[in-house]
Amino acid sequence: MTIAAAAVFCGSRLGILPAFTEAARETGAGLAERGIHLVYGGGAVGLMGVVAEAALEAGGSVTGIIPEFLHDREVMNERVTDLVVTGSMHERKRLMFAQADAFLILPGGLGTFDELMEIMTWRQLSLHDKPIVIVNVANWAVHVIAALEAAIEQGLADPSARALYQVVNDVPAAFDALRSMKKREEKEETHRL
Ligand SMILES: Nc1ncnc2c1ncn2[C@@H]1O[C@H](COP(=O)(O)O)[C@@H](O)[C@H]1O
Repeated sequence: MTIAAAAVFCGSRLGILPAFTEAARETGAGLAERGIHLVYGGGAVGLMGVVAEAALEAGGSVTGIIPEFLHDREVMNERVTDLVVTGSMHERKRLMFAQADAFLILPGGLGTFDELMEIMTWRQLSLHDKPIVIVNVANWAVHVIAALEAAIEQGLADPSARALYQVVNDVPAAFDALRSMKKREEKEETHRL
């Protein structure tokens, strides 16, 4: 599978650690350098704004998808290559999903948790097979991952749920993960032929 576009889910705040902002910047620039189109939530605030600005500064292309009602709250980013204004959160999520070949999850709050959970449950239901990579910068995601492990240990989720996502510690490892997934799939494809 060629990863032509990646969706980045991350916070509408910067959070307290400079490492979060640095990871957002590295992600935006890294996508642009690899010729991967960025799909994101369309705001100019928080880590989401940092990812988009870094991608644009590095010469990348960016689609921002934002519901009309968040125009002021998340400061609709008019600088992106394509700005799509939706009527609802659900429409935003559906379009972000449709336009992305992979998902990178950076530090974020409730909105980011929601996006991560939904994209994982869609994969669990075999609605897609797109890579989901949690970038666990400065261990921001340990409690989310622990919650998933607890559900498995309590028999409330199948152990196969562990294969729905991959956890890496930094942005370069996230790009390596995407590259190795692509290589693995190409190998499997060759074996099938
Ligand atoms: N319920 C939600 N579904 C999808 N996206 C949401 C939801 N609530 C908020 N969001 C968006 O997620 C990003 C990041 O939010 P954080 O809470 O800062 O992680 C933001 O664009 C929200 O609009």
